[in-house]
Amino acid sequence: MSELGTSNSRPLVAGIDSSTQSCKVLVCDADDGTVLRQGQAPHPDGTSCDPGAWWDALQQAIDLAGGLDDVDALAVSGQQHGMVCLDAEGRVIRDAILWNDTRSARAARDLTDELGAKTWADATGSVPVASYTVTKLRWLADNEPENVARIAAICLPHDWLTWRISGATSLESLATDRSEASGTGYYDARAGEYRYDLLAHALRIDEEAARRIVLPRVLGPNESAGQATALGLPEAVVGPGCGDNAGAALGLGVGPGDTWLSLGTSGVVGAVSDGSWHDETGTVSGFADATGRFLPLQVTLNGAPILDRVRKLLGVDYDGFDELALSAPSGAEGVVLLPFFGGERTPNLPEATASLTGMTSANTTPANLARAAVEGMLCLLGACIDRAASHGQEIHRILIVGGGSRSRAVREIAPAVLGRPVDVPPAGEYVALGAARQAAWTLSGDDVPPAWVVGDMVRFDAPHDPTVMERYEERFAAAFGER
Ligand SMILES: Nc1ncnc2c1ncn2[C@@H]1O[C@H](COP(=O)(O)OP(=O)(O)O)[C@@H](O)[C@H]1O
Ligand SMILES: O=C(CO)[C@@H](O)[C@H](O)COP(=O)(O)O
Repeated sequence: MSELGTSNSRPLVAGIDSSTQSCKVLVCDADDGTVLRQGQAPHPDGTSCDPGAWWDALQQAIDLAGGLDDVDALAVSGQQHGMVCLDAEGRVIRDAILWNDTRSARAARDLTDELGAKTWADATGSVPVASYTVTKLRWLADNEPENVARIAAICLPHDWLTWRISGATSLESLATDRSEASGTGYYDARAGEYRYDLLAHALRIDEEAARRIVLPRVLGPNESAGQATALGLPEAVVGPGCGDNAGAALGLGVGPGDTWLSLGTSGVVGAVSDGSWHDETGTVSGFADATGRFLPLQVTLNGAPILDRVRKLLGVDYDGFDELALSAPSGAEGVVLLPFFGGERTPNLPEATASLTGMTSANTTPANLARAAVEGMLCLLGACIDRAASHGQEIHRILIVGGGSRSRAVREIAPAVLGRPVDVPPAGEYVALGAARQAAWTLSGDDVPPAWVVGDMVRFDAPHDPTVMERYEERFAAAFGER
């Protein structure tokens, strides 16, 4: 991928990443993925949100990207799992409850206890955790039954945005793709069908009533979801869209043996696989990807915001934070951050809180606190990488993407903590790029996505310091027990 300031006469496509913290829009050359223009606008903070805010941020991001009048196709990639419930007129019933909202932790436990972890893993690829839509629906049934009675359709953030963009009004026009459906907790990606029995169980209604609820039609990887009529682009084709992690995989063009680490609001350790995953321990989410394959993921509730929290406490900017972290010795002289500021999903500790441990009057310095934040975030993800390897996932190389990968300290410290080199692709918005690549694929109608090439990776390597992970695990076990 390269970036140019000029346009050309070749077809153009747009990729939209409607993610947790912001909406990003890229306009790209459909043939080779060259990024021509881009824009970004913030989303409101918090773990629930009026979907109208995503629409407003999309308009701002499109304006900042210089408009989309010249694009031939577009697609939306979005934060996964958020529960958007619509009434019979297509109105949003209540604020969407997002993936990072843990109010449904109890519902997740109940659903797992009621049917058993194996049943869920076999049926949907994953065992319920508070992030998944199915648990938010159970929470709704238990806390707002009056809203359950009003539900005519259930969709996810990207499905809703795609629907709005198309200008369609009938609920039957709602569309999604396998990657998103696989994160609901009521879709069997192996069979390619919704599990209305599980939806009914979560909502405490009978299966016949569940079948009357409209769920988005699951489109093929390059099947059109309509035209971008509501953006004033009645000729522009809209791709099916996908979940943000499937978007990142498509944007990066990852293949067998590649593991990628995404440091966004969430932390993600992901890979693509030809076969479906059904981990009944609940650690690996057995999602689908955006190309017809599968996407085993481990996702943490805590990602780059770990660094933000400590950086703001120290009163420094990104560069100042990196300098502090890199000036401290490996292991931060014994200071260890257990970074569960927002509870945690992997490991499944929704009620956990963060703690700084091992502080003495000698080692409590800004440099050690910054280093402990970087190391704590990397240890959380390093444990996921170790688990992926122990589940038999081949790891030939590790790529790092997402906002947190812009940190020099993260790039330089990662190999020491993880014990493996890490490859950093050119700075870019890979989720939005994946959506753009999908749009180009939809436009072409070809059997395979266009062969866009990601630019040269920069490899970071450093001597492994296993004591960092060992000490983190010791402190973790002391706080939460062995896992
Ligand atoms: N140079 C940097 N150093 C550390 N963190 C950064 C840097 N630049 C951005 N971030 C962090 O990256 C996060 C946003 O990443 P992004 O991948 O856009 O998230 P999301 O897709 O979840 O909205 C924010 O928490 C932001 O503070
Ligand atoms: O819950 C998941 C995936 O299971 C998250 O990955 C969300 O999809 C949001 O991710 P970011 O905003 O951090 O990219």
